[in-house]
Amino acid sequence: MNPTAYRDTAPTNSYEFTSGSGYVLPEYPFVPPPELQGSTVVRHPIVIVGGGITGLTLACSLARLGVKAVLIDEDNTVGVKGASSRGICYTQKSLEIFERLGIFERIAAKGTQWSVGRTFAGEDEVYSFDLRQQGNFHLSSQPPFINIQQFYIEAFLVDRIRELGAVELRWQNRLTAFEQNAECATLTVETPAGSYRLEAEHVIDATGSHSPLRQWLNVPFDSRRGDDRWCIADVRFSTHPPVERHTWIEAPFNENRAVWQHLMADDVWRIDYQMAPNADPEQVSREDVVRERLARQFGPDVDVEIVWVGPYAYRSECVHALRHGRVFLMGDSAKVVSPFGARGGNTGVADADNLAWKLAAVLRGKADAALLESYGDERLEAAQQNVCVTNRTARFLRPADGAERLFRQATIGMAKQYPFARTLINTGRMAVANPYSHSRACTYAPGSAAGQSVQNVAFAWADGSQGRVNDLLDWAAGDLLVLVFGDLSPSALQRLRRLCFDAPVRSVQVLGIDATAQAVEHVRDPHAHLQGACHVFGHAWALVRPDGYLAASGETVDGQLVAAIERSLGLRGDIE
Ligand SMILES: O=C(O)CCc1cccc(O)c1
Repeated sequence: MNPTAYRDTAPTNSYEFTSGSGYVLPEYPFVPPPELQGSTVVRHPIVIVGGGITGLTLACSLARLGVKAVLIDEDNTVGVKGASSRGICYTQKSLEIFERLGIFERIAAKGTQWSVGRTFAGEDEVYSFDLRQQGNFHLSSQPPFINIQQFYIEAFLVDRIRELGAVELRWQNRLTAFEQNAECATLTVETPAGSYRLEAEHVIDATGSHSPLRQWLNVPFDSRRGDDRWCIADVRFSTHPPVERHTWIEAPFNENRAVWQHLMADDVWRIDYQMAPNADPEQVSREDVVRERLARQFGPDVDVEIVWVGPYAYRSECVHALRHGRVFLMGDSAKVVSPFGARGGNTGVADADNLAWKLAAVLRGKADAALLESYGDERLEAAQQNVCVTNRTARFLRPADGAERLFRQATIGMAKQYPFARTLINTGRMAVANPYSHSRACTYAPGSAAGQSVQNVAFAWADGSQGRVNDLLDWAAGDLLVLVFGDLSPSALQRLRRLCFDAPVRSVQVLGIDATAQAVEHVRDPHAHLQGACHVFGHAWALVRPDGYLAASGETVDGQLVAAIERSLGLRGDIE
């Protein structure tokens, strides 16, 4: 163990060193890129830099839409060699995205589903939730959460990209220099077989929290760092704690500091222990110290195998803009958050899903290049929300002396007795699909839920078999989807046909169980789940985007629908 390395990396989310047997990661071969053979510099429509969960999700989304791209990654594996898994909890929205990409079944087979969370202060349970009993979580085909080590998802994405084609994955290709002008971006890349240059129309920075692109481009950002220190123990037990998210604000077995406990794949438990401020990383991660802590928590006879153990610290960061010329920042390149609430990796997945369909539509000539600006409107808002929410949690877990600490003590005291105080207990607000409240690509008419996510709920196809929102998005193949609920007049039907002919739009009539269909393409919504997912009531239309977000909704098939479609394709800049 090297404490200097820790000090260098302490204010990051990185889990930098390890004891225990660690994780075995897949390795991918280095294939000399064609550019090394010839002297001509090839121009690619999209170059993705970074093969973490965000870059690979984007690559897979593009591959699914048949859009050519090159992804370069400096390593020859997924995950981070010698480190723990970073992300561990995947939200329903991320799982819905992974279902569209064709890897959900693999994730579900490997990972662990959970929906119950409990928070303790000392011996008392002071807060709990069951997501299956909350809101509409139970209506999606995907569960509220699956826990799985991040590198498994990354490896499934690599396999899927290889199945789909279109995107070239270049391992051991490290970006060493970058420049851009009005014509294109030029990237210099180092490989074990030498250096080469390639040109790109669009560059995606998915390199993470140490982004070199961000430094070269001098990207302004806000940053906060504290003295809170944690130690991760990824362990395997012979006896099992309950498969629930357990958090302690004050754990008697951890000197009244916080503890986190989650089950992941392979029967491995992630247990995070809050340490004394500025604790010595070497001491807190020593195997005997970790074992002693585990024995205090689970009893002296606990039989555990240590898979990985290491200290970490975190900072929060958020850039001011997601686009810098031809470069789009995604995932941890755009913002860095503490892990509480699982808002890091899940945001990166949503960033990728947001940008993929827009790039595809622009490159296929189906949308105006201005649509790409809406990526910043939407995903910067999401990044800022996530930074704000996680900072609040971080302050609850490590309050400043004075009013903050007093507030926390009062909250804990009251929560033990009074239910109303329990919602003030903040050990992480679990990640959700962030809503977009001021995007130039959404139409915010009164009463419309534009900018909200549409859940992957079930409906019945015309033949009675069951379908899902993701099936409709698949069928739309990257085009916009207009769902029209209820009867259609002959003139409305005519207008819809015309729209589908003239614009990258597919439309479906959605009917109750017995109603007569006017459109050939129709489905049935016997329990009004589809209607609920689109946030509309009665006779209405809903304009759903390829990323499963509602772009607009309205009542009659008229000029407003046409205008909303234009706005969703970047053809109108004004925000309504
Ligand atoms: O349960 C959560 O809040 C997200 C998962 C998490 C939280 C804190 C540390 C960590 O390693 C995972």
